[in-house]
Amino acid sequence: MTKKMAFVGAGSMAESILSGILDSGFLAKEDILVTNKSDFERLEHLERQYQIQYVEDKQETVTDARIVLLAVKPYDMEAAIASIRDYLNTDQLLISVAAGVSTDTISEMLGREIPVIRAMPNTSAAAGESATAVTRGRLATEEHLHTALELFRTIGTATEVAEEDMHTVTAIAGSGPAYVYYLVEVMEEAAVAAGLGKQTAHELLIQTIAGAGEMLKSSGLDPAQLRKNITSPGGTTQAGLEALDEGEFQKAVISCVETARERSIELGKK
Ligand SMILES: NC(=O)C1=CN([C@@H]2O[C@H](COP(=O)(O)OP(=O)(O)OC[C@H]3O[C@@H](n4cnc5c(N)ncnc54)[C@H](O)[C@@H]3O)[C@@H](O)[C@H]2O)C=CC1
Ligand SMILES: O=C(O)[C@@H]1CCC=N1
Repeated sequence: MTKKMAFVGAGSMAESILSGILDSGFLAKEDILVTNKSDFERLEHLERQYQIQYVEDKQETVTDARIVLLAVKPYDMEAAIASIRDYLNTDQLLISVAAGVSTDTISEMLGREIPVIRAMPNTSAAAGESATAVTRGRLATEEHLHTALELFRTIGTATEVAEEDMHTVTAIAGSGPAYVYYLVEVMEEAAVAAGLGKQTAHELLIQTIAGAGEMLKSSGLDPAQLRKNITSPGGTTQAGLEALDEGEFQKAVISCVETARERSIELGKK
């Protein structure tokens, strides 16, 4: 069977996934086709950057693909599906990365018996470091699940979750990198305000985040223990953490996750 993969939607998520897939060698550039609604500059950019093929014609894009990956905004899903529906066949696997939109809704939009997998990657896919969760629609078999896991494992980790958990996954892992970047932005601003050079602050923070991530991955210790190991009684970390508590850090983060989760639910209803 063909190895080809078609991307419908050529925005930042499609680019992160396809650049990760190409870096990993999972697919050759000749096996990747990309299409978009109307922003042909994006397609030209992807062609220049990754030497993949772009095709304006939807039929040509999806007909020969083994996997069709929908990477359009939730509110564009209906139109995007309508534009490819007639050219799909039941041997293909449709993967959606749209936030909020359930596999049942996608199947309804399709109105055809095509297997569907819903996935939630994040933009760290571009660096081969996405944390992706996938869930199966009612027509997707173990083999389809295996294919999706294999695909997303080329761009990081991939785990199966129950569909009802996808909203929470979206809140912590899909959106998650943005919260980490925001933290870095704010810490950098505070360091610069205290007189440290911007570049020095930037480099120290990148390594601090990467190092903390590596410790979470490899030390075998839970985050609370790792935090305690840094916090000398009466020291700087304790003082900093107390200031975070005074600023209701926990409340803000819990509200962040809950609000993002609720938004995912809302996006699925529209
Ligand atoms: N950006 C992120 O970090 C993540 C995004 N997602 C999901 O990925 C999806 C895409 O998000 P982004 O790439 O950030 O958005 P984006 O706005 O960068 O890209 C969406 C692309 O879809 C195209 N498009 C719109 N309607 C279309 C149609 N009818 N047919 C073909 N193409 C069409 C647009 O021209 C655009 O290039 C969203 O559903 C989002 O929920 C999921 C995980 C992470
Ligand atoms: O903000 C969004 O809606 C998308 C889904 C997860 C990350 N970005």
